Amino acid sequence: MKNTLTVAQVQMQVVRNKAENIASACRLIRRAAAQGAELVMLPEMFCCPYENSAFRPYGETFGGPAQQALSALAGEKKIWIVGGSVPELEGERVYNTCFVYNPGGQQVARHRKMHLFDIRVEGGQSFRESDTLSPGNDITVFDSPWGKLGLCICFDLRFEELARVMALQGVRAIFVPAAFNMTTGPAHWELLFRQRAVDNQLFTFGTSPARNEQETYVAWGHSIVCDPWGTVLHQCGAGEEVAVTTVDLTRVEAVRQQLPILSARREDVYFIGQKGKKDCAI
Ligand SMILES: NC(=O)CC(=O)C(=O)O
Repeated sequence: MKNTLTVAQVQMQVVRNKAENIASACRLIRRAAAQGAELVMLPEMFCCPYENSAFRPYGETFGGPAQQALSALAGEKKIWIVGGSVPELEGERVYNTCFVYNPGGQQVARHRKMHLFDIRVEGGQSFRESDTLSPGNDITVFDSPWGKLGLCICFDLRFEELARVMALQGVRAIFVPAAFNMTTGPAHWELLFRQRAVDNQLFTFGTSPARNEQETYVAWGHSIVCDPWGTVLHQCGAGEEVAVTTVDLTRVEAVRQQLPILSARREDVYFIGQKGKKDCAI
């Protein structure tokens, strides 16, 4: 198993033209590959404005143009691509979906956002993904030369159970294409990436679109990498950037050994209901 991983996070500017977004993503992925990235990661909704009215018209069925472009580029550059997310059309439904490609250009994972982003913060951000999107129902963990890796999308990161299940399945890093906003970004973005990293003693990678003040939904930016100790190894600003970070994955096993919280959990007492009569495991 490989222990050193160089990741490039493409914090790209998303515009209103889908083909232009795909072209920008490909240009920036090429730049990342030239800088030595072994795995390149795109943001949530990298080829579509983050807007309910846009999800269906910008959507694509399985094997659509955004997916074809990423698969071809992964094969050409012999890199892994965590393809941000696209609106995926299936029948009447639209999903917020991340596809992962290996250096052979094969799709090796697909995560459909499980927790839809429905919030209404007084004096701040409101959004209702459930007006147009359907939730996925699967936890996504995939094999790689660096061991098992986990995948979730933006709002999914707020659900600690999901990250914990992935950690218990053996993942060493969780990749999160995301687009926090000007209300929740300053309050929770760094906190959540550090928190999930510390709780589960693994690496977290969050990749956002660049901020565009002209859009209806303004992304926070600040793409981030945290290590299993909760240290922020890199955090971008708000503008367009390709951030390349090399991580030592043996930190996962080292931190778990030195501060053994995962193995010290008391599963015998963590449940709701009467002792000895489990109604609901947590
Ligand atoms: N956009 C999201 O899915 C989540 C988000 O912005 C937040 O949790 O805050």
